[in-house]
Amino acid sequence: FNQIQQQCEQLRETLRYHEYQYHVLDNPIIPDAEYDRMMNQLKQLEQNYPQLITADSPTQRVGAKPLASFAQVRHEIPMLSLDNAFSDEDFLAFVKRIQDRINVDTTDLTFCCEPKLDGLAVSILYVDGKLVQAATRGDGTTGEDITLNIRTIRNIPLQLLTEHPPHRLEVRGEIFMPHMGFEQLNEKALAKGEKTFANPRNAAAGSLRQLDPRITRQRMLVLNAYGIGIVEGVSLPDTHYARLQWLKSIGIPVNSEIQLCQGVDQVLSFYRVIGEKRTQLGYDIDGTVLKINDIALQERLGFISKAPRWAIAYKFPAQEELTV
Ligand SMILES: NC(=O)n1nc(-c2ccco2)nc1N
Repeated sequence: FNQIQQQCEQLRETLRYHEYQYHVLDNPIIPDAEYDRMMNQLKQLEQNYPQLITADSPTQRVGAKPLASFAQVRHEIPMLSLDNAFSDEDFLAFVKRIQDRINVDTTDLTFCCEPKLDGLAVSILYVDGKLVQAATRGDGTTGEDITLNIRTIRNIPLQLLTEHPPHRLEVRGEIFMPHMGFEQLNEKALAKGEKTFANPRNAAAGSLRQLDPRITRQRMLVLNAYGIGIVEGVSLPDTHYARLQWLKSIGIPVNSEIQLCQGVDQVLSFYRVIGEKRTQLGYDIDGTVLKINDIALQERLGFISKAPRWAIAYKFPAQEELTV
């Protein structure tokens, strides 16, 4: 019996490794058929010996039945939205505001420059290396618990790829639907006389707000991480770029277009280059996100609460949107 158990564990390790090579490094080292064969072998063993099934086994991606509704999740660290720039002048004004607060020369400022993915912001919590909860951004303070749907997304690891996982790690990122998945979904919807989605962002949102994970599982969704929220039990690198590389090293997918830029001229050239690449990426972006790379500087600059202190929105409960 424990010989079977060892066989299951061995298969799980191997499958996690190949998922990492394929989804995170974009560098599969075995053919898909070989991966599928091992996955089917593990499914067969777990079917014959259900007591051997573990929650983080690579086979455990699909919830059994639909939820009645989504639970609410309160973000311990608020998920704030970004201020916008619409011209070089706006960006330069942003840099000037930074200079006014901390006297530093613009050529000395290092920015981590990222494509702005046009999907849905999510928060994914790993406890002792295991995926335990995922939530939408919602209003920044409270989101919906979409754990079961997030577990169906193939490039999101159910377990971090490290011997010494942090006690708690909250990964923040964007879930988006590549153009290929969007076209495939709308073709199927048309063929079945169902409603089609206007754009990949709506399709991603609709797919994540599905109460039935079996439907979410059929949608081509991708995570790209762009930050960290809660972190306990590990000391992180002191720059944003190095933190993203660390996330990648433990199995979390990070966008391959992200670059470090030194000074405003390099940042503006990144903005133009990504603008030219935009139609070839295979997924929608609606700009770039330009971040001060040094964490100590980020903390000194802090956040501006965009909400006015003199007004409040008293909202009705969210109405369940039509789910596909
Ligand atoms: N949407 C997107 O691609 N984002 N969003 C952020 C972000 C939002 C708040 C802090 O960082 N970063 C990237 N790349």
